[in-house]
Amino acid sequence: MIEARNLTKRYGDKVAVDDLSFTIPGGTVTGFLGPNGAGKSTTMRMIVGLDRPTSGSVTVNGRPYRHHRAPLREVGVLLDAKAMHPGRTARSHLRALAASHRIPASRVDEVVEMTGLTSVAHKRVGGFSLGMGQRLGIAVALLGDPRSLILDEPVNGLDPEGVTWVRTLVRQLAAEGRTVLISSHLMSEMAMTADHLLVIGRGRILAAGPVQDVIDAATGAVVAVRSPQAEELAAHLRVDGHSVDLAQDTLRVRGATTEAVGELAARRGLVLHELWLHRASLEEAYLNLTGSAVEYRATTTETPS
Ligand SMILES: Nc1ncnc2c1ncn2[C@@H]1O[C@H](COP(=O)(O)OP(=O)(O)OP(=O)(O)O)[C@@H](O)[C@H]1O
Repeated sequence: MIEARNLTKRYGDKVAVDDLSFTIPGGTVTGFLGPNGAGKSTTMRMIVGLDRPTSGSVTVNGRPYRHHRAPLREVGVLLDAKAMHPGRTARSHLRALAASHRIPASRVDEVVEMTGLTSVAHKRVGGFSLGMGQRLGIAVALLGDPRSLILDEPVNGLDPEGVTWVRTLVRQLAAEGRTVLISSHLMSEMAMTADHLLVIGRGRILAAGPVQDVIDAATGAVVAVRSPQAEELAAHLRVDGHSVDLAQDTLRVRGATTEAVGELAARRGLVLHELWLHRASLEEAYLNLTGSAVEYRATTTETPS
């Protein structure tokens, strides 16, 4: 379990992380989302003691990271997959780390196999592709067989097979009762991987909770109806106080249930061809949540003709 209480980090005038309080429970994959510069990496760095909070605190399995006797066994971290000695081979990098943490060499072979690096383990890290580097970073995170894992954009640079592999791996680690905090900008992937979400913007929490709850709260339920009498149905729904958008024969009704819309149509003798609850995607919910918290936004310039 990871617990933050009023966690704050300032760099000069810049408040990178602003009074965050959250609990990341064991046995779940928690997706950590937010626009560029929102404070995700800074939060992760504070969790593992690489940055000191300006105020507030964060604990892993009940203690600050630096108070753990064998931190690698408590928390596995992937923060910057490039931060490795380029002249070393993957295996020697892992062996050196294992030796300095009294982890048996047999564990190196296990994580090499788990991460699909067997055929390149004897190669120099400097020649690794982005994807291989990510796999090695994940191997490092798994080395101590830790109870918690913190993975900053682990699928960055991975091919589709690699992305699926990370998803399966983190789901399995959570099923074993471990705590997994994982950041990504790939919303569709996060929707498939995470149980819970923690969404931040400008260092503050924008939403937290089970994935579907976060989506529903950010977008509101929308009932969609297709009817040859769409205009008439829209008029009745509006009289009942619903907000309705009409496009051709399809209505989108906010804040209603499928039952209420179907029953109203039946009372008025209106024909329905389709009636369904439209569930927004995580991407839609994310854009709604973070719309005003985006720090770095591109301005589209017109191409001169
Ligand atoms: N060492 C530092 N010195 C000064 N400012 C910093 C430092 N590290 C981070 N920041 C600032 O703190 C804010 C949060 O940065 P952080 O890297 O935590 O965001 P992030 O959510 O991880 O972004 P991204 O999605 O781009 O990785 C940014 O505005 C960043 O410029």
